Amino acid sequence: MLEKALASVSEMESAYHTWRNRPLTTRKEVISRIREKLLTHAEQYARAITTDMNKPLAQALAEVKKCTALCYYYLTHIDDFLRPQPLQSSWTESYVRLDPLGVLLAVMPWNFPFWQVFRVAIPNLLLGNVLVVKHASNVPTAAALLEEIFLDKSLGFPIYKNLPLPSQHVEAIIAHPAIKGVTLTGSEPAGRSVAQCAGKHLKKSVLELGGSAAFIVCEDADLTKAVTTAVNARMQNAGQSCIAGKRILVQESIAEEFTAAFTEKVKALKQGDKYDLSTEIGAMAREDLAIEIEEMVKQSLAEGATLRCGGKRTGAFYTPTVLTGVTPTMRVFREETFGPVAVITTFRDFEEAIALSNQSDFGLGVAIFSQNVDFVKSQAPRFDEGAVYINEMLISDPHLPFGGIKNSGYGRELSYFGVWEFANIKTVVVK
Ligand SMILES: O=CCCCC(=O)O
Repeated sequence: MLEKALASVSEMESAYHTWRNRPLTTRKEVISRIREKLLTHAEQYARAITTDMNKPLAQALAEVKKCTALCYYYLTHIDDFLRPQPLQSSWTESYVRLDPLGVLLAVMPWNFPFWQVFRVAIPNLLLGNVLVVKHASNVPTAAALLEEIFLDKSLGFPIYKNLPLPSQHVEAIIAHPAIKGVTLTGSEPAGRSVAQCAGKHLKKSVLELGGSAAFIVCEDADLTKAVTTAVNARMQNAGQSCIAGKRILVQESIAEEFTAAFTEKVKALKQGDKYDLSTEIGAMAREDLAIEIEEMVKQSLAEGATLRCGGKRTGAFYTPTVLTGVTPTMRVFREETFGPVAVITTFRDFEEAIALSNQSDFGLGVAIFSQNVDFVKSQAPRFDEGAVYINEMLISDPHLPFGGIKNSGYGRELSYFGVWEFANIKTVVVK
């Protein structure tokens, strides 16, 4: 299995030398055809996601649609992003151009099996890099389909290879001389191991790891909007998202009103058949993940939290849960709750909200609801995060850089940053 994967990497090295020399117009045509496939076969691809990891079909369709939007974004911006940038210097002429690096390894997660791959693949393919992908083992159908989608018969060579490998072989792939960079979206331990290995072999790395984003609701917030958005921020994808609003911080004066309205909405979420388009929350991706969440909740209840709703598991289904009275010492506050569990903590004033928000080993982003936008903007530098969203939940958008600090990783995806991370930023000087 490993030998075959290493041979694929070598094959991709020769593909790279051809691909990088194709004009940008050709690379754009290929990406346009990939986008067309997404549009034509959206239902088939969404069903594969749903089958593999239990995401309700409506949300899987939205995921595929978001990939088409990403393709469109890069197709319309790549000429600008790759245009050489003149820089002032003492020489006759000097500029910076972006060239590709080579074959990249992408280690991808199961929670957004298409979206995570597309946001790495599209900017890098347009730049001229090619990819080998080690996808999560619980999304094999999606992983195989992705390879098919990226195979453009008119090229006569692949630009994307799926490597169905166990994690222990990742180091051998990183060590292959053709691999010039590695990107991982996944857990903190997986990130540490890949970063260590990439460092040992002097390969550039980008890491998108966990998050425990605060969702702050100030007493002057539009409460209806804050409640509706908080439900979505916490329960999307059955809570299995790095950017989910995992710690809801509510100002004391409105805490009961917020909690009552929030709990009502959480209880009303329709959980059930993943193929039913009206299902709002599905089972978790695997039963062991639901068991882990169940344990975290039990422990936090023993530590003094109060259960407002949910807290029941049947197989991989975990009922949407709300916990109040959560304090920073409790497990559900300290660790990433990767499941449909909302934890509510109160704060007295904005100073305390900042302190609580920053009291996390993660730093992916924070969402803050308040009508005093100027004040919140003035406080943005004080949040130790990769993103501050005001009156909106954390959401990835092709136009904007995405990534974290602290144990949430390093590097950025999307926007023009997604093109720069694995580019050879080449200085050209003429005298
Ligand atoms: O676990 C991280 C998922 C990011 C999801 C998104 O980009 O919306």
